Amino acid sequence: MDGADLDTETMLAILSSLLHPLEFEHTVLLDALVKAQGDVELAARSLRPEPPRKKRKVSQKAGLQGWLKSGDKGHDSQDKAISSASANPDKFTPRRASSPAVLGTNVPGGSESSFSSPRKPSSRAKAVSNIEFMALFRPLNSSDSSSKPQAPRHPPLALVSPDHVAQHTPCTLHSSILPQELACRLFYTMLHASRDWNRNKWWLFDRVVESPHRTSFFVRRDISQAGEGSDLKEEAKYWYNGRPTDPPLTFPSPMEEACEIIERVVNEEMRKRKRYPLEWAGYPVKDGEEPVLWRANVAASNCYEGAKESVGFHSDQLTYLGPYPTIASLSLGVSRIFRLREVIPTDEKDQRNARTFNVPLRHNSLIIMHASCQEVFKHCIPAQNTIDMFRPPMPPPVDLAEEEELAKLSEGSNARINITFRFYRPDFRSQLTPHCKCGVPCILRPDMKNRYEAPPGNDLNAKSEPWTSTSEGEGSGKRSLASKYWWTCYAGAQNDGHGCGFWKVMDVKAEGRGPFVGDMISTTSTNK
Ligand SMILES: O=C(O)CCC(=O)C(=O)O
Ligand SMILES: [Fe+2]
Repeated sequence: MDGADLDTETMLAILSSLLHPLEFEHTVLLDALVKAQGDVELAARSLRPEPPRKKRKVSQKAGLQGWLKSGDKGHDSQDKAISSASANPDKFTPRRASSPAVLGTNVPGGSESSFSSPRKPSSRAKAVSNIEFMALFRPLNSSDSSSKPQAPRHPPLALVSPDHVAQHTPCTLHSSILPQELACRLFYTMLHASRDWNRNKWWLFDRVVESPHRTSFFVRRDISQAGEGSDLKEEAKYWYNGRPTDPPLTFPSPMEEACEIIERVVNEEMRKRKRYPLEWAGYPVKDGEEPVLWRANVAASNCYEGAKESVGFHSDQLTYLGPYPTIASLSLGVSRIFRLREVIPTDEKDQRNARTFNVPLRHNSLIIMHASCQEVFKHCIPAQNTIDMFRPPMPPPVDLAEEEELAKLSEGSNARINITFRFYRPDFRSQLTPHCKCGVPCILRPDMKNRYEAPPGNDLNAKSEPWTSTSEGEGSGKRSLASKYWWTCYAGAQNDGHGCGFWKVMDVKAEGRGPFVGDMISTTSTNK
């Protein structure tokens, strides 16, 4: 679900605060957000002028000619006027610019006139050091050696094998998860059903925007273990994008078959991993039984038709999943790129940059987003220029054999079906969600920009996960991982973009939630 992208109020507030003290027109902020596909940080970067460069002995901007003239008095003022070498006409000019001149724009306090004022060419020859000479050939916006060291940047990395995925991300990739026949039957079933799925719509500032893919939501029929005997479908009034959803559909039978297989794999993987204190502690088990750590009781499904359908960078809303959820994501049909990128905490930004990871998700692959993925990473399915058509290796099942549009798929399909199996926690069911002043249930979000030291003795963090200890600059390194979460108003998504701005920090004890893995700390911390 692209929940984290949808909260206009929060995005606007975060973007403005990232840009402080610069101020921008509303429409400028909106355009930047849209261009950045809802990635607030990227939007902020696109709006922020380049930092001012230190004055150099040799003015690069003036180039060779300027250097030849540099014996002139008054050269200093010219340097000032062109101190930012980052001429970028695409950048927006802030209304109150406390900062850097951008070449070619009228900068308050800048001296464009002194820049453009004619100078008498100097004919004097001048001795120049090697350093000065080389500086003339540096790219215009490269930093000089005396400026603050920049955190290294990393080019995007394609992760094609399960080992690589596990090494760099809190995910595991399972390349061929279902029997071929079942994968194919499920693809046909879902593609057929997807004709009735909808594009999500929500308010982004003053516009209604529509998700660039179709989506649907399902509840599992046999959920007796998931809600103390309650009927999740009857009981749950789910809210999405600030409005109640249609009554959810139940899993079609091939989805149920797939879910049983996927559940086993997810539980096996979870048993191998470190657990976080705020993860759900599971249902009680009898002696000798394997604990069931995760039960898929709902599924959200997406259909992307063609290379251009996509979902923007987001982390999934935690409203019903609770903290540190595990989400199992099945891909059927056309292979698409799944992109992951860590959100670097504000206080680490000077030391390291995030890396973008591209994971091709082929037909019948499962990627499990393990605990901490939603707290630490954002993910997306980017639009692509090209895709390879998918030819189902089998004909449609008998119950769909008459469907002409499915029969035609033997020539190739451009569609990808994604099913994310999720566990809606009983202690986060919708009746327990705090409401904002608009009377609408809040959504739950992690504070991705800050990570806190885990309390002593409660340190069941992911230090030993392989992805946290990879090379410098990737993963969150040696830091303890603990997140804070807040409940926020989400009514704005359906109310002309206007919510009440309500937010409060989640307090699991006061809210009576649990049981949590952390409650069992005394018994589990011994197997660290
Ligand atoms: O299509 C995918 O693989 C990702 C979908 C997704 O991120 C979501 O539904 O939240
Ligand atoms: Fe997602």
